[in-house]
Amino acid sequence: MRYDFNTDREFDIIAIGRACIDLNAVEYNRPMEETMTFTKYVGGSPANIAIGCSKLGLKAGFIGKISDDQHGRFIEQYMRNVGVDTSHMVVDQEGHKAGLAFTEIKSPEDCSILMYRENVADLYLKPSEVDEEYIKRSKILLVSGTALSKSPSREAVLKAISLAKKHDVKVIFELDYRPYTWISTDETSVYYSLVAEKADVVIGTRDEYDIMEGTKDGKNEETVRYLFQHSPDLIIIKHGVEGSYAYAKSGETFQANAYRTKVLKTFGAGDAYASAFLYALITGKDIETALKYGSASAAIVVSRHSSSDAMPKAEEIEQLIAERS
Ligand SMILES: Nc1ncnc2c1ncn2[C@@H]1O[C@H](COP(=O)(O)OP(=O)(O)O)[C@@H](O)[C@H]1O
Ligand SMILES: O=C(O)C[C@@H](O)[C@H](O)C(=O)COP(=O)(O)O
Repeated sequence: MRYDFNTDREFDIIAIGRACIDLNAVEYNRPMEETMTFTKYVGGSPANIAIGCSKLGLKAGFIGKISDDQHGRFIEQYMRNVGVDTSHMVVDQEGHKAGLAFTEIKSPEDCSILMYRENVADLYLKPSEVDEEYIKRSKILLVSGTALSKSPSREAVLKAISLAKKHDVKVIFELDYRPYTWISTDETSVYYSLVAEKADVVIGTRDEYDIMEGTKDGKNEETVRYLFQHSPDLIIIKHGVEGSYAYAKSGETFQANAYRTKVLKTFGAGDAYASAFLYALITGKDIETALKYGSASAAIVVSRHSSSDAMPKAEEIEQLIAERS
């Protein structure tokens, strides 16, 4: 089964949300207290997804606010150099800073992220900085859940979603739950439900759907039953190394296993998965194949040091799928 997009659009995907900095431990397999050096990469889930899509050959754009300093300029230049259209990245004029994510790699199974996200520029994106003419040029608007965590970014994203729906741009909602940006899980649940009900495709981990539904140990069947009463017609539920499922409103269900690999760190999997899954859908592959693309891309990225720079080319994904089939 294939998923249809508007074919007459210049952009394949425009992502909205944060573009930040990742500082990944160079000396890994130890606690951060003992880590003295870090490598700088562009980070932030929607930026990673835009970068991943661009490296796969899609035409990607980005809407977001970056700091007016060295970090903001690094982010814009890196994204532009990998082919992402940065013409709608707004430079903050109010002294807000780039978000920083220090990653701790204690072992391949035990990774965590220490985030510095006080007054970060990305959450100050205003509705007036979201351009209708830009959004209507895309097949997809990719929305990151974290961008809903505070005003005015929340309203900017809600405006972008309304514009996307007005112009038949598919809204893909990546739940991207980061607890520290929210006041409470009740607040998250309200905004996640609101946006998931309006989206065309929802992508998240089982745990993230549980936050949305205000439940624990939720069942995929119940999530799907709830969301199919609303706008979504495709729902992706990821279960980490246990693999992932796609549920289509037509009633079909698809499943993919994770690809075993030599894991360096666990983060980056979700963003790699989303970019390759969307790449496959946009290039006309069926949903089952798209799940394999997502899983293969994730396996490649967890074996590498970064989440953005590590995003693979299509040939690398195809080679891994071919080797394992
Ligand atoms: N350790 C791993 N080895 C190989 N693939 C993995 C690993 N962890 C996750 N993946 C792949 O990445 C996908 C997304 O991972 P998941 O952990 O669910 O997302 P997130 O990074 O958003 O929390 C999984 O469905 C799986 O295919
Ligand atoms: O999303 C962030 O702000 C941090 C990311 O850049 C970081 O690399 C990461 O956590 C990605 O992990 P994922 O959500 O598992 O793909």
